Amino acid sequence: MADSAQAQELVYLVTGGCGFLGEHVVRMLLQQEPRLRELRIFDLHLGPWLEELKTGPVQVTAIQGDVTQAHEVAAAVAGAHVVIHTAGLVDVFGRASPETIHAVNVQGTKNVIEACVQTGTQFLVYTSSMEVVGPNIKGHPFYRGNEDTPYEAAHRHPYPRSKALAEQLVLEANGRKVRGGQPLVTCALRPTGIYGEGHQIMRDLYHQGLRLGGRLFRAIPASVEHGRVYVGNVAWMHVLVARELQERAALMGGQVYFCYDKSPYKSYEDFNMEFLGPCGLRLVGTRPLLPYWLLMILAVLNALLQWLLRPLLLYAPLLNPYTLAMANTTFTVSTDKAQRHFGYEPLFSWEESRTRTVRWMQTMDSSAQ
Ligand SMILES: NC(=O)C1=CN([C@@H]2O[C@H](COP(=O)(O)OP(=O)(O)OC[C@H]3O[C@@H](n4cnc5c(N)ncnc54)[C@H](O)[C@@H]3O)[C@@H](O)[C@H]2O)C=CC1
Ligand SMILES: C[C@H](CCCC(C)(C)O)[C@H]1CC[C@H]2[C@@H]3[C@H](O)CC4=CC(=O)CC[C@]4(C)[C@H]3CC[C@]12C
Repeated sequence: MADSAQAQELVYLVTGGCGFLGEHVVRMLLQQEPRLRELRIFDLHLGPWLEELKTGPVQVTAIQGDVTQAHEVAAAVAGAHVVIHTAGLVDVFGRASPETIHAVNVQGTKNVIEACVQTGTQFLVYTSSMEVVGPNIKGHPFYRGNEDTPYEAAHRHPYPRSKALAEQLVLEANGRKVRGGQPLVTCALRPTGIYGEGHQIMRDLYHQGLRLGGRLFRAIPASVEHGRVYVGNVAWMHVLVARELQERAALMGGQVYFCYDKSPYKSYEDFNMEFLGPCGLRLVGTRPLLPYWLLMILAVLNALLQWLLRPLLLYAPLLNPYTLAMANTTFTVSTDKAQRHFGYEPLFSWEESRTRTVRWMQTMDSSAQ
């Protein structure tokens, strides 16, 4: 909890503070930001766990609201020193319409920027995504790339398109004068695929494995590498950026940083097995059981079924042409930009990140029985 020796003067707002990443950011701020006076948590859906935070030394204010509603955002932002904007619609499965994804991710971000300008909030940290860069649907590998690596980013899918547009808005807003005359200082963080306690896809894969008799079947070649990042380290980087942005505005303002740590590069499926394995699941096959062309046909069939069934029900399986292309394309990041600019080092080692994630999965396992 906050160190009472330092003056508690700052007001932070975390949008999407009840999501997978948002909850970790909120808890990390309470542990690592001794200057916090008030922490505002803004989300469409507030979690019951917020109640336990309200008894600590920092004032925790839960605000149920919608980022697409400019007046709700402005009311939440007014008086905040720093905004960490993690709220977003993460959907690569066709659950939401492209219009809704755009409204939440792009218009929502516009509303956050305008609220900062109108109310005089000077520091804005935006949770972007690696998807702003790639993988692209042509399957070009991004191998150990950094923030300056050239890559053909062609966004056809609504989610990466919306994240790219929103990131651009945030970066362009750097330097705008906010109420009172100070310049707005903005920065965007691009996590790769996040894992850790609360990860919904990991939960779904675990249940899928249980239904299949403790097995999952390899679909993607083990040679296709993904860089993943532990949620605690992503949260830590947000907290550090928010703090250092206030000290190093000239260097960090308008910059993007990949969110990285020392998690090993592995295929999507092999990486997941680091957690699913200790929970008793097995990945069958050293090579994909089905050829890629057959998987693509199944993915296209899923997309067709989704479209046909839409008037009746929501059919949104993990496999569709876009997720198959993602899973089947190497995307690994290797950079030290955050280390150079603001001294970032992962707070959790790979071993600790794995242990924490496995422990969370095992708790879920015993509570399901
Ligand atoms: N999960 C991942 O692997 C990655 C996520 N990201 C980004 O990180 C951010 C957080 O993602 P997750 O925690 O994974 O997603 P999540 O879905 O768990 O959290 C998003 C939160 O935003 C809230 N939200 C959604 N629409 C809203 C609205 N209209 N108004 C207010 N709140 C709203 C949701 O209720 C939820 O609590 C997103 O911006 C996402 O694009 C970036 C890279 C990887
Ligand atoms: C669900 C995909 C794996 C499907 C395996 C298959 C085809 C055998 O069924 C996931 C593969 C890659 C994931 C994405 C990636 O980690 C990057 C992301 C960044 C974000 O900003 C949001 C999440 C995601 C799009 C992530 C989503 C799941 C995958 C597509």
